[in-house]
Amino acid sequence: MQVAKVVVDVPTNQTNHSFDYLVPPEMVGLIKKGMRVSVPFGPRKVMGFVVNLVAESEFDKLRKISQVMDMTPVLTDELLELGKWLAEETISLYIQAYQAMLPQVLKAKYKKEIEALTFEELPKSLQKLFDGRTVISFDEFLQRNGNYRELHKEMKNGHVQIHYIVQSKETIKKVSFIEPNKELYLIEEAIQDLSKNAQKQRLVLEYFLKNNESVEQGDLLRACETTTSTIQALIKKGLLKKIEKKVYRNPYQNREFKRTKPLPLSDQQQVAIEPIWKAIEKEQSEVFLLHGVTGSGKTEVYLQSIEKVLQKGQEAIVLVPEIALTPQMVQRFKERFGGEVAVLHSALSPGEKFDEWTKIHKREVKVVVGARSAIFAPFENIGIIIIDEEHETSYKQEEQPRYHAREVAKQRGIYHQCPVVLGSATPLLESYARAKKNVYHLLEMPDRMNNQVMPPVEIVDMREELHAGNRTMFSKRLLGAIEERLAKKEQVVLFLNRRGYSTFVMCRECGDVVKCPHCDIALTYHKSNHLLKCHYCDYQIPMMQECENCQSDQIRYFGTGTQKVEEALMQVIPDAKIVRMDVDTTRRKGAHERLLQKFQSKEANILLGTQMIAKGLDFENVTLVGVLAVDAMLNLPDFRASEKTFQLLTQVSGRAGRHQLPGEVIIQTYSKEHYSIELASQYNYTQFFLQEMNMRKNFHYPPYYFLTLINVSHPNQLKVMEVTKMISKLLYKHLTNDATILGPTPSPIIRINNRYRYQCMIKYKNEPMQHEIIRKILDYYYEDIQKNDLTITVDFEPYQLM
Ligand SMILES: Nc1ncnc2c1ncn2[C@@H]1O[C@H](COP(=O)(O)OP(=O)(O)OP(=O)(O)O)[C@@H](O)[C@H]1O
Ligand SMILES: [Zn+2]
Ligand SMILES: [Zn+2]
Repeated sequence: MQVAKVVVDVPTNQTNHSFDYLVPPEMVGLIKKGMRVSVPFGPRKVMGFVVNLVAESEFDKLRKISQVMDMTPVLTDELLELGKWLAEETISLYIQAYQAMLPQVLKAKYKKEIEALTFEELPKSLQKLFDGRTVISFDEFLQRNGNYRELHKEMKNGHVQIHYIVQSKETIKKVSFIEPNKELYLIEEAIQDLSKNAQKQRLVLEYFLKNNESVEQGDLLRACETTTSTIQALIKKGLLKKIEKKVYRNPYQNREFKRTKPLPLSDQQQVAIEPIWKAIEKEQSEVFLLHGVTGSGKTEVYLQSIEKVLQKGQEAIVLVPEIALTPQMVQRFKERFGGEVAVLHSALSPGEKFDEWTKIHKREVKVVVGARSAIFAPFENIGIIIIDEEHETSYKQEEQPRYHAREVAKQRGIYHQCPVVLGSATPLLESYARAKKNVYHLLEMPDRMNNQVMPPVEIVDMREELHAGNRTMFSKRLLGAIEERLAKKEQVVLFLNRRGYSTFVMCRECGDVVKCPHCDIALTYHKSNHLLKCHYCDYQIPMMQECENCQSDQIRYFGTGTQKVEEALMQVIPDAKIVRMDVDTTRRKGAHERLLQKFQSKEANILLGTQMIAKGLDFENVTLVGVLAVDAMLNLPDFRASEKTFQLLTQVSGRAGRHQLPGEVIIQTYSKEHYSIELASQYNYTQFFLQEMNMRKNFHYPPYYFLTLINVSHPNQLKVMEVTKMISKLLYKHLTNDATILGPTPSPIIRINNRYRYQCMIKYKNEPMQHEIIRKILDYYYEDIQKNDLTITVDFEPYQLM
């Protein structure tokens, strides 16, 4: 007897364990651990993952596996274990963890079909629906307004049967190829025999005399300038044949990649890469933090580390933030490693993603470059994992399972005994602190390539502009600088921060922002009751009429969109040829690449955009970078606001003067004195680190303390408040005295989609029982969650505090 332990696609707490199924004799040997199967579950059929195969079961009446859905396992033994770990760490369901590791198309699609077991005895209306067929889909039954009661009755009578079918959504792309069906001399003879009018047929046959191999039908039609009917005629005569071939969708087709060779490393690159090479050779699981300023040549260090790994016959995973996964970035990897590279990012269609994943699964590639989920690439012999821009928050998944790719990378690094390299010009404070404590191996690259200087940064005080009577969003200094560059036929990058919400209130006269005295977080303005609230603790005060600092009445919200900036810019600079990049202009497929191309080819002279343009771009002709409104980010209700501002300013500034032409950066702000702006303008990460660490220590934030954020939402506000209060109480009672529980407090965005949102936050140093306590709390609310539309989300080490 063979028994399969199966985790089923029924995402509930009660089903969050494996179920035993009998492997029918004909499937023994075919079914392997890590494959998807279809199994009966109650009256239905569902998809499931085989997580183990054993010889017997403690249950006696086992149901049989209905179908095998894969030819080879989609999850390796390592990934099965990893999924288990992932689910437990993030308090998610096993099925959620496994599905998060696979491309979307491998999720099951469920179909219901109705089979008629008799015709004669069916009522007329059903007969009409079946219309002579024995099987129709349930969808069709619904669409054509079938009578449900009648169907039910016939089911009971045993006249019809319902089938549940589990399908994969995967699709294989097929393309028609044409090739000769006869020896070439016979084709030659056939040409002689063709009638005079059959010019096109002659052309096609002659094509095969010249190129005796199969050719894609489309290409053939183009080459011979003919239509399918010509080919059909030749196929009919038995001269040609058509075959269907499975092909990969290629999102990068029609692009030739010139191969590049490794560059001779600079001294600082050499020093940085040696320890990584050593860890690769010795197969050591070690975490490196590569701290290198923008333009220091981190990417070349990645490339040459990967090369070492490939020489050993091993594989490499490279994570790049979604936003930086630009054609430019992909190109650098494809140029170096050619066909060995698969690319995984969200702009690909589900089919394209599946094809890229298949190349990895079949070991047709050795390097994957991708966004967060590429960390689960099903390689079995990983030699290095690289996370570029490791401080980026997009590495954290913001839905279940709420994992951080860095933690998954470390886990896989231990399994494969290979180095993990975290790279950044502005490492996350937590990472740098770990490196300082020798938990990570710190590698520093403080200089730009070829000793180019960092572009000088000038800070423009927008309060002074206001005093001087300039009420527009462009300072005189910035406007003058733009005009100057355009006159010299150079290019400008303008950055507008839009990630902020316009919920903080600032005095335009003196730049003062009201903060919570307990949390050092900007207070959030609540329009409905004119209150300013702290969303970490419970502090609140009424909205003031005038600035407490300078008594001015110029106190207002903050926030402008890119489109408004574009319009304003066109008015003041008629010469401007602007490329605007934001979520609106890049939604369409390929838009991203097209817009950048327009800027690259100098068809446009100003690139205006949001976060999207802050990373990874490398344009020779850009000599000026302008930052329009940095304050929105600085005043987010987030304890990382200063850090994020520092990171962003450093990244944006890094876009200027990367090549021959010297660059310059202008930052407009109302908070000139803020340390993160001042230190970013001096490129002083070390000082920023020290100062920010001090703040974190005083206010009990990471890396001195860990955070857990619990979010509750429900359509009824009273209900949300009551539940959140109860959760806080339970936490207070069961956690140690060293833990602090903040809240309950309304979330910064208190209502989304007619659901009220409240939260509480745990600050702690060491709470070994935390997971278990929270699990119990979730169990306690299980009924409410299942039946009463209550949602409770738990986020360990949260990055999104909205
Ligand atoms: N060893 C080298 N010899 C010559 N040129 C190099 C070398 N290493 C890197 N470069 C070039 O220097 C420039 C900056 O390098 P790269 O883009 O790798 O820096 P980076 O640290 O990744 O920058 P960022 O963090 O801004 O993305 C690139 O144009 C790159 O081709
Ligand atoms: Zn003021
Ligand atoms: Zn507070």
